[in-house]
Order: sequence, then C-alpha cells, then structure tokens
Amino acid sequence: MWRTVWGNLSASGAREAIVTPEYGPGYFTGQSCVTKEWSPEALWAQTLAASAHLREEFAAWEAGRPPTGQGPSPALADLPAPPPPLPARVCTLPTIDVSRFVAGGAAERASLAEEWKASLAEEWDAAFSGVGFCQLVGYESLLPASAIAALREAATVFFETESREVKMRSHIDGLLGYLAIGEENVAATVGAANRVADKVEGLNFSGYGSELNGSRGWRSRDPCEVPWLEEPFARALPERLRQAAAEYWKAATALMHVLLELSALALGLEASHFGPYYAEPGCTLRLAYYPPGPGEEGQLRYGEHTDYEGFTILQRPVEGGGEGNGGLEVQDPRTGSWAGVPSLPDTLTINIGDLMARWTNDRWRATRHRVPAPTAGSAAAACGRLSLVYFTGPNPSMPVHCLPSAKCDCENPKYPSITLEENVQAKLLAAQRGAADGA
Ligand SMILES: O=C(O)CCC(=O)C(=O)O
Ligand SMILES: [Fe+2]
Repeated sequence: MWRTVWGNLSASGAREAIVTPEYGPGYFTGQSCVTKEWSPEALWAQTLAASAHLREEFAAWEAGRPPTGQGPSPALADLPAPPPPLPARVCTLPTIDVSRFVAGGAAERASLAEEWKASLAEEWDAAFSGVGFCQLVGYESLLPASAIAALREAATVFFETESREVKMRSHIDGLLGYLAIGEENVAATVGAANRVADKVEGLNFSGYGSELNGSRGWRSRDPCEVPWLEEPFARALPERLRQAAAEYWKAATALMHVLLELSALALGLEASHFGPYYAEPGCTLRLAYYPPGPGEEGQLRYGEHTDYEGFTILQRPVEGGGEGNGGLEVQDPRTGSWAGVPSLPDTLTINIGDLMARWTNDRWRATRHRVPAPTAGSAAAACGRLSLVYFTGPNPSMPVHCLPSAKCDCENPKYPSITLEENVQAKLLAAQRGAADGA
C-alpha cells in the first residue's frame, strides 16, 4: 500500500513523497508519478541523497510515529534528473485454458475431478495475485467467435463510416452511450491526467443508470434480458449494431458467471458464492475505437488507469505487443516500467479492477495499463484499433466487504465496505478534479 510520508515537496516540483514497504520511497509529481521510470534502487538512492528530512520521515514511518509534515526541504530542489525511461518490453501473461470448465452447466462443473479443478483455480489465483492479468483461451462455447465477429464488424462500420450527427444521437452525458474524442482523460482517475484528452471514441452500454445522468437502478425486471436494449440511446443506434451488442452482452454475461465460479474456487469459497451479488450485475460494455494516426504531442490512445469494477473481459485485435504499435501495455508495479502485451487470435485478456482488488483485501491486483499512441508513420498508425471491453461488477448498490476467505486474510480487512456505485463515483469525481487541475 502506498503511504504518503510527507506532502508538498514544492521545491522539487513534486507534491508528495511516498514510501511503500514493497517498493521503497519515491516521488509523485502533480500530474504523474515520475517514479515509474526509476528502479527501486535508484529511487531509494535518490531519495535518501536528496533529503535528510525525508530520511527522518521514513524512519518515523517505519517506527510507527506520525510524519511531521514539515517542508519543503531545500535539498530536494537539487534533485538530479531521473534516469531515462526504461525501454518498453513485451511481456507474456499467463495463458489459462478454461475449455473443460466452461463446457457444461454448473452440475457438470461440480462433477469435474476435484484435483483438476483445484489446479485450474490455482492458476487463476496465481495470475491475479501476480500480474493481475491473464490471457484466456477455450471460452468459445459461451462467447462464440461469431458473436465477436458480428460486433466487431458492426462497431467498425459505426465508428468508421457514420457521420458525427448519427453518432451524437446516442450521446447522453459523456458517460453512457456515445463518447466523442476529447471526452475522456482516463489517467485523471489515477491522478495522472494527460495534457491532451485520450484519442478514443467510445460507446458504453450499461445495465444501470446513475445519479450523474438522472436515472438510477436496474433498467429491466428480467435479469436475462439485455437491460439497456430499449433505452433511447440504444434505439438510436444502427439496428445491426444494437442487436450485435445485445448478443455479445448475453454471451459475455454467461462467461462472466462461469468465471465467477472459478474465481470463488480460486479464493477458497463455495462455487456459488458470488451468485447473489451478480443477479443484477453492474456490468458495462465499452466499445472503444482508437482512430488511425499518432495523435498530438502528449496524447495517448487511452491513458494509464486501473479498471474500476470486478474483472474485465477484454477482446482486442491481434497485436504483437511491440513498442510503438499502439496496443495494450501493462505496468510492472515494482519498477513502473511498461510492457506491451501481445494478443493472439481466439484469446481474451482478463484483468482485475479496483473493486475486486478491494473485495479480495488486495490479494488480487488491479494493475495499471494503458494504450499508447502508435509511432508516426508506422503500419499501426495507418489503422484504427477497436477493443470490446466488458467491465463486470456486482449489483451497484450491494455493499462489498472483504470476502470471507482465509486466502484474503479476512480477519484483517484493510477497507470498510463499499458499493460498486460509490467506488465508480469516487473514481469519476477524482477524474473530474484531476482533469480540471491537470490536463
Ligand atoms: O483497448 C484496450 O486494449 C484497453 C482498454 C481499457 O483498458 C479499458 O477500456 O479500460
Ligand atoms: Fe482498462
């Protein structure tokens, strides 16, 4: 957990010095974490060399005494420039094959060999306790390639050929429905707003309204129905896209329920543990279209962030993960360096959101990720990129607190209970504040 030991290091341009038991001390600037390009060793050396005061604060923190909050330290003005950023790397995530697990219904899953299930559950737990991401294969019996292809095709036609006027018929409030370029600066949700808003267009389908757009609650009485199907913003979409999104929603929801059973087993809980929380789940399907071109100086396709909810089911185009190709990158939380994540055909990427990290008492990790701009003139910059992002989450108004599992150290919960709605709203407010001060 990050701890602030001393705020307002204004002499160095940093706002906070932070110390973590795992990664050592470092600095946050007003807009982004400069520590992310520094190795823990370099940070440690720089910090200690730069400020005797900070050293005292760190010692106080280690000894359990409160920080003095005094400052600024003149020595910090002389901080040497950080070392150059580490080159981006390509990282391979654990690949998990769920074909046997998803093949039948709950009864078939219950009859699978316990040893085999335990080993699958262990892989699942290890992926999310480690990097916080995995690549999923063998899911097609629930989310068939045809549902993916139909939605990719209809969404590509929408984003690439419809006029702004047609798109804006589905615009609501910049949160649900259509989002134009310039409406999101997602890095503001982690206090690292970029100078220029993200170069992305979006189409968000959600089962819930929110206070922010004046309509709260589950939109459908029947949880098997697609809750947003009759909403005016969905009705305003080309019919082929509305239907393709509805088919994808149903299939991805079915996959989510089975992955929740696997998650429960992985955390040492009854397979059905998550059922009541997900009867009217707080899911959002986000279609994200990143137009061609490198963007402006300082502009990303989608800035660094963690997802807000349970786990995310991400369907990406096939991409190599190389530097400058404008695809997904994840951050190594120990060093802050970024690595591209290749995407192979018939593979989904699954990652943990904040709420699930909190629900597991931080056993599972919500890892920062981003989509940088492609290099100017590259083949990647010549094409648009489409992702189908299904954010899964429990009923937005059901409080979640540390899961009753020894694996989550439930005797020592780190956080009070919270609802999905509160968590998401806190992030949105942070984003608004960050966007106002930052970008
Ligand atoms: O487009 C991608 O690969 C990632 C999108 C993403 O991280 C998100 O929508 O939260
Ligand atoms: Fe994300």
